[in-house]
Amino acid sequence: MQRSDNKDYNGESDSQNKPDLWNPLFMGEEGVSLPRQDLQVQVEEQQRELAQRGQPVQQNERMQQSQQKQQQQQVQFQLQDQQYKPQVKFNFVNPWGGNGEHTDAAIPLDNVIEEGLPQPRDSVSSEAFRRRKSSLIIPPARAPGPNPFEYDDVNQHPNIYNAQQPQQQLKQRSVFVPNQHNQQSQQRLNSLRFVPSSLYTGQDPHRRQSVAVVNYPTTNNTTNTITNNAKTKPLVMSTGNPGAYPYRRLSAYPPSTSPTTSLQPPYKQLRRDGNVQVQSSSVATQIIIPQMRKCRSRSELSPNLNPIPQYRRASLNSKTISPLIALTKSLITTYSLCSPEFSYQTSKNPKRVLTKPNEAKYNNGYDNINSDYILYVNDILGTEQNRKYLVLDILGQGTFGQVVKCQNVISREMVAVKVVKSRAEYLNQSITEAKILELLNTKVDPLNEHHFLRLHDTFVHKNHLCLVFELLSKNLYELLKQNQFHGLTIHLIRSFTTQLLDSLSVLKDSKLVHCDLKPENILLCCPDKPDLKIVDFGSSCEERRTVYTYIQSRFYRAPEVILGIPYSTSIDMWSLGCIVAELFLGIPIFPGSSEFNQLTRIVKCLGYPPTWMMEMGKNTTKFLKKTDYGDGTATNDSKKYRIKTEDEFNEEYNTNEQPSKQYFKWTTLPEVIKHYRLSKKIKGNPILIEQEMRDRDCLTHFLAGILNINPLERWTPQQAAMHPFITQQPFTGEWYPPGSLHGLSSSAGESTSGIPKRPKNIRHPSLQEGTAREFNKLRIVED
Ligand SMILES: Nc1ncnc2c1ncn2[C@@H]1O[C@H](COP(=O)(O)OP(=O)(O)OP(=O)(O)O)[C@@H](O)[C@H]1O
Repeated sequence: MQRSDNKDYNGESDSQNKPDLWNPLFMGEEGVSLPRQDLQVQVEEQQRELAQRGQPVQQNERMQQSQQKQQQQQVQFQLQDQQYKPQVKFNFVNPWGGNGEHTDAAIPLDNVIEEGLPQPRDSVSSEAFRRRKSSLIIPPARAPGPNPFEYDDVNQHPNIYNAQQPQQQLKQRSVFVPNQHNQQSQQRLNSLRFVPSSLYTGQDPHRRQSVAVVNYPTTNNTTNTITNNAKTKPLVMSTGNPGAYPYRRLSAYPPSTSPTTSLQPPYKQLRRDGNVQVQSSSVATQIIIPQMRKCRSRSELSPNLNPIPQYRRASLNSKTISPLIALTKSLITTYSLCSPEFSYQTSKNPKRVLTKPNEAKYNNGYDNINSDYILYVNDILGTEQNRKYLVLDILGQGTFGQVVKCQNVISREMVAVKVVKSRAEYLNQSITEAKILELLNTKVDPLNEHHFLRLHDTFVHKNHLCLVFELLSKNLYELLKQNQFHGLTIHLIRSFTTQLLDSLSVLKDSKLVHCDLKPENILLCCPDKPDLKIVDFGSSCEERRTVYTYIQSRFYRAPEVILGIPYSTSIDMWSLGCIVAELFLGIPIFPGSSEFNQLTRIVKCLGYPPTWMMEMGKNTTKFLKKTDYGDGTATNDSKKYRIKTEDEFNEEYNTNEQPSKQYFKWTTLPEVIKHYRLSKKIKGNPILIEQEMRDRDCLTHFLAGILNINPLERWTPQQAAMHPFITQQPFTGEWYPPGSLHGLSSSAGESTSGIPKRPKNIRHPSLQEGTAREFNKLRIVED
C-alpha cells in the first residue's frame, strides 16, 4: 500500500520522490548510514585477504586510493539515497518505556491564516495566539496525553524493530534475517551495484511487509533452506525441506488456507519485480533483492489494492487486515504473531506519569508545585467498592485541575474524572461546579436533552475532589486544529449553533450564567457525529450572584465585562457569537493579547459601545479617554470617548502594548465574513458560490445580532434561535426578532461595523434617557 497524500512530509507538496509506506527508509532511524559501515567492512575484508595472502596489512597507497574512490562512490550513493529519504523522523515509541524523543505531531499554526494576510507565525505570537493564556487564572499549557503509538527511537524497542538485539534473538531461533545472515554477501552485492543504503539496516523487509508472509508452503519437490553461499554468489535461496525452512510457521493461517503453490511471497513478489532468482532443488538461481525505485508520477502513489490481499498480514482469527490496523489496533496481535515469547499485560506496564510537572512538592509528595495530584497510568482513584477508577490517559489540563480518562474497575464503564487541585479556592469553586451540574442534570435537564455534561459521581482522593463525568470526545478547538484551523462548513456551524442556543436558552431560563464558554469547553459526544455538550461549569454562577468581575476567557470576554459593568446571561451570548465566528473563520475573531487589546479589536470591528456603558464602566477610564471638544458643539455623546492609543496606555500603565496584529485583511464584521476564502470544493462553481454568499450574508446578520456590544440589545438565545440562519427560512436581508424592536444598531456611536443601523424612530425602552436603568436593578458585588 502506498501513500496517497503527501501532507505529512513537512508540508512538501512534491510527491515525486516520496517513498511508499513500506519503504524501509520509513522504518529505520533517520541518517542510518550503512554504506559507511559497509565500506569499513569491505576494507577490513580486503585487509584480511591481503593478510591471508601474506601481504602486509598496512594500507599501501593503492589501497588508500581505492578507499578514497569507494568513499567518493559512497558519498554519491548517500546523496542519491537522500532523495528517497523522507524528511520526517519516524521514531517508534516503546510502549513499555524508554525515553526517546517524541516528534511533535501538532499541526503548525502556519496553515491557519489566509493567503496574503500578515502571518503572525513566530513562536512567540503563536504561543500568544493560543487562547489558553486568557483564562481567569492563567492555566498551565495544555498538556495533551502522550500518544502510546508515537514513534520513538527504533533501537529502544525491545521487539522486532530493534536493529540489533532482536536480530540476535531471531538468529538464535533460526529465523531468517536477511540483513544479518548474508552480511558478507551483501557487501559483495553492494560492490556490484547500488542498493539503497538503509534497505538492510536492521530491518527485515519481508517481515515489515507482512507478518503473514512468513507462512510458507511445503511441497514434496522443494527443499526449504536458504543457502548462504556468501563467499561466491549473491544471496541464493533454495526451497525444500519444511523443517529446515528458515521462516517460522505462524498460526495466522490454518492449514486449510495455507498457500499451496511452490513459490509464495516474498519470493513470488520478488520475482514479479524481476529481481529474484530462485534455486529450486535442482537448479540454483540467484535472488537479487529488489531495489528502491523513484516514483515517477502521482498515480504511482495511489494505493495498490488487491481485492483479496493474500499473504500480506493476518489477525489471529485468520482474517486479512490492513497494515494500519495491524500496526495500531492489532499491534499486540502483530507482535504475538512475530514472536511466540511476546506477552503483553497492561498490569505489568510501567506507570507512565501523566501530570506535568511531575516533581513531588506538596500533600505528602502526592502533589506537584501547582497542587495538582501527580497522576500515573494505571493508578487507581477512589477506594470504595464500585467507586474505583483505573487511570488510563490524560484528557485535558485546566485551571481547576486535570481531566483524565478512567475506567470503573467494577462496571468497566469509561468515564472522565476531573481531579481538582488540592487548594481551597479551587475546591470551593469545584463544589459549586458539582452543585450546578447536579441541578442541571436532575432538575433542569433530567432527560439529558439540552447538551449539558452529565456528572456521575464525586469522591475525594488524597485530598483532591474528584468529579466523575460521562466520557466525551474532542473539543471544538481540537476539531478546528484537526481541520488545520480552516473554518468549518456553514451546515456544521448551524448544527452546532442550534444545539448551543438550546443549552443557553435553558441556562437563561434557569438564570444561570456559564461564564466561560469557549471552543475548549464545548465537546463532541463522539468523534463521528455533530452532537455536542457544554462542559466546565467551574466559573458558573447564578445571575443574581455575579460575584466575580474578572471572568470569561479573554477572546470570548464580553465588552460589559471588560468595561466593568454588571453582567447577566447575555455575556454567554457574546461568547457564543465569538465561537460561531471562530468556527467559520478557523481562528478567533478577537484574539486580544491583553484586555486593552481585546477592547481595541472589538471597537475596530464593531464600533464604540453606547455612551451609557462607557459612563457606567468601572474600567472605562483605564481604556478610553474623554475627548475635549472645547467649543462644546459636540452633540453626539459617543464622541466624548475614544480608545487610548498604545503609546498613551503604555505611558500610563508602564506596559508594552503593541499595535494589534492583523489576522484578517478586512476590519469590519461583514467584510471579514464576506471575504473569507472560499473552500476548494465550491471554487469555480458559480451556483455554489452564490449559495455560499447568501449563507454568508445570513450568517453575518445573525452574528451582528449576537455580537451586539450593547448587552440590552443583544439577542437572547430564544430570539437568536428564530433567525433564518438557524431556521433556514429564506433570508431577505432584514430580520428582527419577533415581538421585539431590537434591530442591529450595535452601538450608540458611529457604527464601523457596516451593519445597517436600526431606524431612528424605533427605540428600545431601556435606551430612553441613555441610562442603564436595567443594569441598576442588578446587584453589583465586588470580588
Ligand atoms: N467529560 C469529558 N470528556 C472528555 N474530555 C473532557 C471532559 N471534560 C473535560 N474534558 C477535557 O478537559 C479539558 C479541561 O476540562 P475543564 O475545562 O473542565 O477543566 P478546567 O480546569 O475547568 O479548565 P479551564 O482552564 O477551562 O477552566 C477540556 O477542554 C476537555 O478537552
